[in-house]
Amino acid sequence: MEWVRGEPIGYGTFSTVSLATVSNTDSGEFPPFVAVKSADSYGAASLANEKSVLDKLGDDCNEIVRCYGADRTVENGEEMHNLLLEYASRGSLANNIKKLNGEGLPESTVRRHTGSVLRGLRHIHANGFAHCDLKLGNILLFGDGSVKIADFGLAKRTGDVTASNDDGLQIRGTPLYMAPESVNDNEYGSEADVWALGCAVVEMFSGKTAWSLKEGSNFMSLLMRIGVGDELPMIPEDLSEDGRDFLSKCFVKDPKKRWTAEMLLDHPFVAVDLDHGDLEYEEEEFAVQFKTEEVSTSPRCPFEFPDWVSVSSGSQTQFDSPEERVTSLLTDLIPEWSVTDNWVTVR
Ligand SMILES: Nc1ncnc2c1ncn2[C@@H]1O[C@H](COP(=O)(O)OP(=O)(O)OP(=O)(O)O)[C@@H](O)[C@H]1O
Repeated sequence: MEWVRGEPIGYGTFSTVSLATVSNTDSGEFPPFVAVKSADSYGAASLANEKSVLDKLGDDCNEIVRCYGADRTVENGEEMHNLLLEYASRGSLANNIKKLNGEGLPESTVRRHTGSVLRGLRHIHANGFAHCDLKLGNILLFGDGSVKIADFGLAKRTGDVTASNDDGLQIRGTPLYMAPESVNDNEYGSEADVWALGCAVVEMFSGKTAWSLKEGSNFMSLLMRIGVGDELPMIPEDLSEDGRDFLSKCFVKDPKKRWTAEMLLDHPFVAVDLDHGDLEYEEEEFAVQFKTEEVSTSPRCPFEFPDWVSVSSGSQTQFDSPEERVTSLLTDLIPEWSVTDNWVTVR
């Protein structure tokens, strides 16, 4: 594909995403615009993983963003690795919800988006992968109001072990969306994606994160709440009974008892046929046109908790309980937020 880079439209941990125009569209194989996700050598592995997973998932699921290929360019003397992706003209759901100033989306829109994400997840899981970073920033909104799952940089084969429990806490993705088994046992399987979907549904509907962050709370206290005890993420009271029941199936602490994406697709919250007239009305209400000059950035404030690819404490200690394990991570030392060979964090 021949393409020309245009304006940046988003920034991630390792990459910049730009709008690009495609010059060879005559064959009809490529659309006139694509999103080009670019990284230097530091982010190349994440891009390569994303391409490999997207290639294996194929093009036959409408709820997963399409990949048109990859290439390399030299820009300002630096080699850039590029991934050519289907362009979502209305950006991520995170950007769109932010513009609603603390309000959420109408429930019927949330139901429709949830059904789409579930179909995407079913396809990912049926092909033996877990996304591992599902969040509103990675659900993209298209001009026709449809949504697709994007950002497979952290996706992995479900059987693959990411780290043993003895390796300390490993964080993939966003702590606010982390499942209890990921906090307690470093488990990142398809079940963890379903937990994250529940967090995304709460945020779509309420405009607020599923875990309320109390004053003075910090990253470790959030992990304690997720991993230890019976507390669950917030289930909005003004959500319908079907919606609350749906969330109660996502927020099951034991991953073996949590519903799968396949099971959730039959839940009345998403299985009902929505009245098309209502949808058109809501789409008009919610037509926040994506503007390329409004470049999205990943969160930088501590309470928005940036994404980590992997944080390993390096501890070899065995713990008897999750509580003991998470408590052991508390420290008075000031962390050195720098990048070394083994630590890949920080924005
Ligand atoms: N295909 C696309 N079409 C339109 N906008 C996109 C597309 N892909 C990404 N973006 C925008 O760029 C942002 C960053 O992209 P993405 O999340 O894929 O990068 P990343 O480096 O993997 O980020 P993260 O820090 O979330 O891991 C997204 O939140 C979104 O706003």
